[in-house]
Amino acid sequence: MSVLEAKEVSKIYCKGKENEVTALNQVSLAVESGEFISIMGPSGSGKSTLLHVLSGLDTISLGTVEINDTDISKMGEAEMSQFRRGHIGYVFQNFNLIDSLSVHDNIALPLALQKGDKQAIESKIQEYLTSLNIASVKDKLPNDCSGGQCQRTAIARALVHGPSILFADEPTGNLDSANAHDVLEILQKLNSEKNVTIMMVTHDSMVASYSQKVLFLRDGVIEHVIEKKDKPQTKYYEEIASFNLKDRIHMIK
Ligand SMILES: Nc1ncnc2c1ncn2[C@@H]1O[C@H](COP(=O)(O)OP(=O)(O)OP(=O)(O)O)[C@@H](O)[C@H]1O
Repeated sequence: MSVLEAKEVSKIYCKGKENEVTALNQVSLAVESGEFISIMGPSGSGKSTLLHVLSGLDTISLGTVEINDTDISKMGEAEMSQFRRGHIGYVFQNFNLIDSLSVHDNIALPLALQKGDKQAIESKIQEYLTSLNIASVKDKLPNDCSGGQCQRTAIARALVHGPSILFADEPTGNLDSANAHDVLEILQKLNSEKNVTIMMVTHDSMVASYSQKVLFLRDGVIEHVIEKKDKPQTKYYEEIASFNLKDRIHMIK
């Protein structure tokens, strides 16, 4: 079952002006439930733009984007924010936590508007504090936590309301390698054990090797796809890194 379906999506910035840029050029893709997909490509290839338009953070110029069979491309701002609150989780490179709120209260934020049983809400928060291994820092402020703990808090906050898909824009970009590894293992576990559907932007082949499929963008077009299938992660990593390298060398010529 497709969670997301994009058909011939184009994004043109500054249309009609002399600085007009076609950031996405008729991109079509489908994301099935339970997939973990990475988006790679050179700087300016359209990775962030793709994540922004698929998640409804930005509008598209042409085409359609459907999430759970709902066309989000024609939605107005208010309808879109409501839809995003129910269906979409988003993790940013710089965590975007609220500094004055504890880890617990940051995770509780998306549930603040939900009516429902207080105890059920609290047990949902506890479930994420435990599964993302941040129960011991639940009362701490983000500034008193490590980068890895902050990103795990951001992931918990993005998932606690049960979205259909999690978007992650360079989620390990601000982390050292130990914390990055930790966060990637958590994303992999959420995907394999809880069937969380993930779409992640990265420029790092090692990071991409934690996903099941890599889409390579160039000049706003998907130019290549590599799938993990049953390859060992090291072999998959070599394949991603080697394509990435060839792609960069091609740019020098
Ligand atoms: N708000 C904007 N206004 C005008 N042009 C933009 C805007 N955002 C992005 N662009 C342009 O669209 C193209 C794609 O940008 P985008 O940021 O999506 O690429 P990217 O692959 O994420 O790059 P990077 O790896 O450097 O973050 C680039 O040419 C960029 O300059």
